[in-house]
Amino acid sequence: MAPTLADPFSDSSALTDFVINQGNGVKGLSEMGLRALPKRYIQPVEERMCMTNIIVQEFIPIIDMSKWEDPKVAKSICDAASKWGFFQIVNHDVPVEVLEKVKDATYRFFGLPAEVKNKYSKEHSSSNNVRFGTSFSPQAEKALEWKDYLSLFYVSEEEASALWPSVCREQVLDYMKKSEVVIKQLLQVLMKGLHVNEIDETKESLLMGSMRTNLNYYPICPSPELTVGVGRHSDVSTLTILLQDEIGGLYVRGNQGDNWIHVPPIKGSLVINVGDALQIMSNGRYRSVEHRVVANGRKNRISVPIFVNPRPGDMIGPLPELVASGEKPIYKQVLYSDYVKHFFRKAHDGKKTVEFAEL
Ligand SMILES: COc1cc(/C=C/C(=O)SCCNC(=O)CCNC(=O)[C@H](O)C(C)(C)COP(=O)(O)OP(=O)(O)OC[C@H]2O[C@@H](n3cnc4c(N)ncnc43)[C@H](O)[C@@H]2OP(=O)(O)O)ccc1O
Ligand SMILES: O=C(O)CCC(=O)C(=O)O
Ligand SMILES: [Fe+2]
Repeated sequence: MAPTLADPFSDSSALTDFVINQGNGVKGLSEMGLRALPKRYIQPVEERMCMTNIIVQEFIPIIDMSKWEDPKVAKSICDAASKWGFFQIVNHDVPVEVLEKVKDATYRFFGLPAEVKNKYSKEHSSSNNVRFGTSFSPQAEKALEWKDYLSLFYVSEEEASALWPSVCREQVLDYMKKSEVVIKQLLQVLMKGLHVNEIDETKESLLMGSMRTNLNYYPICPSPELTVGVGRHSDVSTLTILLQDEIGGLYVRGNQGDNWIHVPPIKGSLVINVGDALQIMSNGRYRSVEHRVVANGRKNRISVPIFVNPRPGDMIGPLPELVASGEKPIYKQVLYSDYVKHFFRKAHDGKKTVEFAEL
């Protein structure tokens, strides 16, 4: 039963029980119509978004993928990956219907009763590859984040058929499959920019051997200015392909100081960002850049990132082609699953994860 509205979560264990153990998530809190934000979601002042740090006149690049092989387009992709770590693509090969269907599927999953979603929680899921959760790493976080998610690690169609929730399975699989073409185009261009001209099977597996899709749900928040949707972090992927809805709220760190740039929603576009694995493999030429999501007081928001990764058992480090050309490596070789575990076992902490691989 939901706690009463009088002072519902004066006791933090009641909050943990309702949000985490019973699987109500922050969606459940939001739908109770709370007037005040529970204390555990109040972020320290330095982690809240300050409007004066937003640069309104700057934008991350928008790249037309219809001529992706044109040297000028290829250069703009490599430049964006080096300078901003983020860009948006338009006129790519992922059909807009596929994107619309995966957004509908996201709403369908989060619309399920808490007890159904909770079957996929860390405690109840029959596999580590399917996980429904809230915030980022609640055991490690002093202040929680205002977001629920479903995380789906792809192993095979058979496993997805057996384990993924039926309300979103087909749509997520289709989104992943249709995105592969654009992922390969981007990786081909980015490797060429490093003078790595051939992507053989081993290299392809190292760059994109595993994929994880998250469905993110950010419900309406009673005091959005006191909390965050997602705190400052860089992704641990090679590349992330992010579908966002029309609400907005994703900010990327600008090139100077404590400045943040909004990523405006563009219908049919996909946001692309470099993850830590590519920063490490490119020996720092391409940059994984900090980003964060604000909470919203008026509208629910969803996003659907595909994290394109090495395989858990791969060793990652600066690519041999770069080292052979005389470049001094700035990162060591690390086991990718060790890197990812290091990321998941702490709260979001900006760009600190990458220190794990520094020489
Ligand atoms: C959730 O909010 C997020 C997420 C993100 C994500 C950004 C990314 O870039 S995700 C891409 C990560 N790469 C991969 O998943 C590919 C490689 N995969 C692996 O190496 C492994 O599958 C593994 C992720 C390391 C899990 O391996 P396993 O052997 O099952 O290890 P465990 O011991 O079970 O887990 C280790 C540790 O991580 C926590 N965890 C595992 N999966 C998830 C998940 N999907 N979401 C959140 N946390 C996860 C798990 O609880 C363990 O922690 P303990 O404290 O319990 O030990 C960006 C921003 C966000 O806000
Ligand atoms: O929701 C978004 O726009 C971004 C989410 C994000 O950064 C992530 O899931 O890693
Ligand atoms: Fe992210």
